[in-house]
Amino acid sequence: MDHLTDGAGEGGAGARTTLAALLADPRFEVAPTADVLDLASDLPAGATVTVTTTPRRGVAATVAAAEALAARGFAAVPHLAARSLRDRAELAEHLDRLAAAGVREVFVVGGDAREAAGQLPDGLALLRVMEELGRRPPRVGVPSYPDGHHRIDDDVLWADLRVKQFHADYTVTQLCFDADLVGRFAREARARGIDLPVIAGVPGVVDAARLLRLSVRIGVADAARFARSHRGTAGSLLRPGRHTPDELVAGLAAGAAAGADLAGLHLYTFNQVAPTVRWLSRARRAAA
Ligand SMILES: NC(=O)C1=CN([C@@H]2O[C@H](COP(=O)(O)OP(=O)(O)OC[C@H]3O[C@@H](n4cnc5c(N)ncnc54)[C@H](O)[C@@H]3O)[C@@H](O)[C@H]2O)C=CC1
Ligand SMILES: Nc1nc(=O)c2c([nH]1)NC[C@@H]1CN(c3ccc(C(=O)N[C@@H](CCC(=O)O)C(=O)O)cc3)CN21
Repeated sequence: MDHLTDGAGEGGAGARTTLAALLADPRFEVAPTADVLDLASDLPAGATVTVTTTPRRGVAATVAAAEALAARGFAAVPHLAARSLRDRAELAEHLDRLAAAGVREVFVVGGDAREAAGQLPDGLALLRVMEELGRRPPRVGVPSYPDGHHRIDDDVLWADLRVKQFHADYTVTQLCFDADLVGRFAREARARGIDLPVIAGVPGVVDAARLLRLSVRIGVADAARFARSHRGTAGSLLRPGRHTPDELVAGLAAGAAAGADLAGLHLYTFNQVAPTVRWLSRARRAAA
């Protein structure tokens, strides 16, 4: 599913068709905590499950979790963080283990480590080395930033994505609470000659206090505060209780029906898997 809008006209009916398509087969992101297999038992059989890398746990924990998820029949997608890897040999080892486990896709990020641990300074370096090693998995994703990045200039982000597109198969947008920004990003990517399918990254059903705390950690706190102050786009965000992505996803569907080229949905579950899966079932019924 590369284009959700095929056959969907503009306006309400198109947005509805697109909403159903968006909700049809989302990816689920989890962190590689000790209970990750228990959490995954709430996911649909065979779902695509992406596994984050944190500087604290390192890439090995992510690879081990991906192996275990693949053994349970999930389409596991480990995040490989360039700055958390020591050298090419360590990368080769991880890629061999993943291939042996039947993992066919990875998501390549620079990583949140302030300094590179070794020879790989950023995502592009990792992409190139995977190819030089002859160990590129069949499918590779990279992140992108509709709301900008708190430490990286927009010009650098766009220039990088332009080059990365020749090494990647799709991009997932960073956590962003404004559907219009995501739609605008998809249009601007096309205008800049970037043809990668754009998968919209949205938060799952997450306790609001937890969502704010994690937004601070990953550098999107300003966006989270902005969302709170603007009812309409993501008005439920950070009010006491739970954030649900209904408004955000409806906004994305409307944008896609009006021409923004979105290829699917990536749910940042922050390990709140069960409530996110329950929300998805409910949202699908409402959109059918
Ligand atoms: N969007 C997402 O889903 C995810 C994003 N991230 C984080 O987003 C950040 C960027 O990752 P990628 O997009 O893979 O970028 P990247 O590592 O490929 O870097 C993109 C460009 O920005 C430069 N750069 C990187 N960090 C910088 C810094 N602190 N200051 C100035 N320039 C810098 C790089 O040299 C490169 O030219 C990282 O912190 C990464 O961990 C991590 C996981 C998931
Ligand atoms: N800069 C950046 N780094 C990331 O790692 C990242 C992004 N952006 N954007 C989107 C997602 C969100 N990410 C996250 C962040 C935290 C948890 C999380 O659940 N953290 C747990 C602890 C996990 C652990 O113990 O390893 C927590 O309670 O903080 C999950 C995914 C990963 N991704």
